[in-house]
Amino acid sequence: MVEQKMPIHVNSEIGKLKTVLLKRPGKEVENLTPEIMERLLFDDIPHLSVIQKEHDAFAKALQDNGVEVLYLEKLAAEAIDEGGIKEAFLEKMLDESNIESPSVYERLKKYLLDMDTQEMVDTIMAGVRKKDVNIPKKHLSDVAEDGGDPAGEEKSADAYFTEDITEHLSEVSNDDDYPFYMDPMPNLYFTRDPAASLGNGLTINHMTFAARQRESLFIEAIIEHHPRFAGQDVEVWRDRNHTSHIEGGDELVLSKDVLAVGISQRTSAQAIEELAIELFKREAPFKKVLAIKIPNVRAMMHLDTVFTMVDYDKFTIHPGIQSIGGSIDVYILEKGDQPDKVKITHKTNLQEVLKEALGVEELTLIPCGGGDAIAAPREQWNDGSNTLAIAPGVVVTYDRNYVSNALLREHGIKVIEVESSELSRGRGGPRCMSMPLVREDLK
Ligand SMILES: NC(=O)NCCC[C@H](N)C(=O)O
Repeated sequence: MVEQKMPIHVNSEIGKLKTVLLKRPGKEVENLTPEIMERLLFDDIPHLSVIQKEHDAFAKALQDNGVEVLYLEKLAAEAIDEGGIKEAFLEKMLDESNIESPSVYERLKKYLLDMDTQEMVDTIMAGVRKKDVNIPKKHLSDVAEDGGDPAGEEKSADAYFTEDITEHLSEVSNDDDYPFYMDPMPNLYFTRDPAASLGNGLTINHMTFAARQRESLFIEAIIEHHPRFAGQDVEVWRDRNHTSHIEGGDELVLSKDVLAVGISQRTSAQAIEELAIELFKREAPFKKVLAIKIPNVRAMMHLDTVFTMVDYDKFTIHPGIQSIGGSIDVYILEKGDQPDKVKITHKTNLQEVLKEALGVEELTLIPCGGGDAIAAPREQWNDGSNTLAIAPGVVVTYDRNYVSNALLREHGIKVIEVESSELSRGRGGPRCMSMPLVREDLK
């Protein structure tokens, strides 16, 4: 088989993993408070030094198995420097950071531009605290963005444009004011979601919640400006300038011909149809897209939280996605007879659809937590179904999901466990924490 030189080359979920993109959790996961963590899609606040230790061990487990590990934060800074786009990138980031006041915008821009590029990237990721930037109050929106008039007295707009306004605010300011000009991005270590490698290209995703939408700006900059990717014929199948939502946790490359995409809390049926039309129109190698409908709930936000491929003919599955009779709605999308149309076939037997799509006689669905009434939902909550295959029949999983891990081993899968006390608090597992860039083709 000819060795692939493409910077992105992913024709399966299980081919030997050669290169992967990670993000080491940084200050952003500590910039969470109980008030904001739910909006920022966390269920608890990780202990920074421990989550970093766990993440480093995850990276090492991959390296020990021959995987080249790249870091998003490093590639982003390199891309910004190589492309000479520091100011343009920052403006895009600020434009999407919900900053209403022109003076806050300008001061933030100066504050961040004065940093060297890596520090700027790390600071944007971590979030910018109001206390770290000195911004004189000139506009009504400056006042409003600092929490309005905390004294609660009604004043005309003119009253704010006085010279002693800063002094007045500092007199009445209190610790309840919203602490950030730019929100932290604690979900960045889930590199799987803002983009997804499909074949020799990728989708750069418009994500569902505001908490994550800026994340794909980093990957966009990398693809456009990092010498490893720019000018290397990387296909952008879908960019981030769409209104419909799609996230990488829903995008699975079952084979060089077949994709599976979850219709989920994060990925809409419309986005999947748009992607399928684009792939077929551009003669991408994929012939079929299986749209698999999963429940619209937080615990199962993406298809890969309930369903991952572990071998040629084996998948993990969370029994909670099947109806009582075991059925699941699957829609098979194929090229239609007009360029803007797809042919859609509805099926309900996932196992049969997968057998046909993969051309295998037998197919095993390994239930998370063994399907037990307690172990299954508990281990699914901590990503027991979210395995990262690094070769056919070899997966990385969280150590805490011992019931699922034992069952995988019983099915002949080699399981490499990583510690997960803090990593799991963000509600994602090894697949969520990794964006494969290159996998060997399957024989
Ligand atoms: N593919 C995945 O399931 N990623 C996990 C994302 C967890 C993150 N806290 C989120 O809610 O988006």
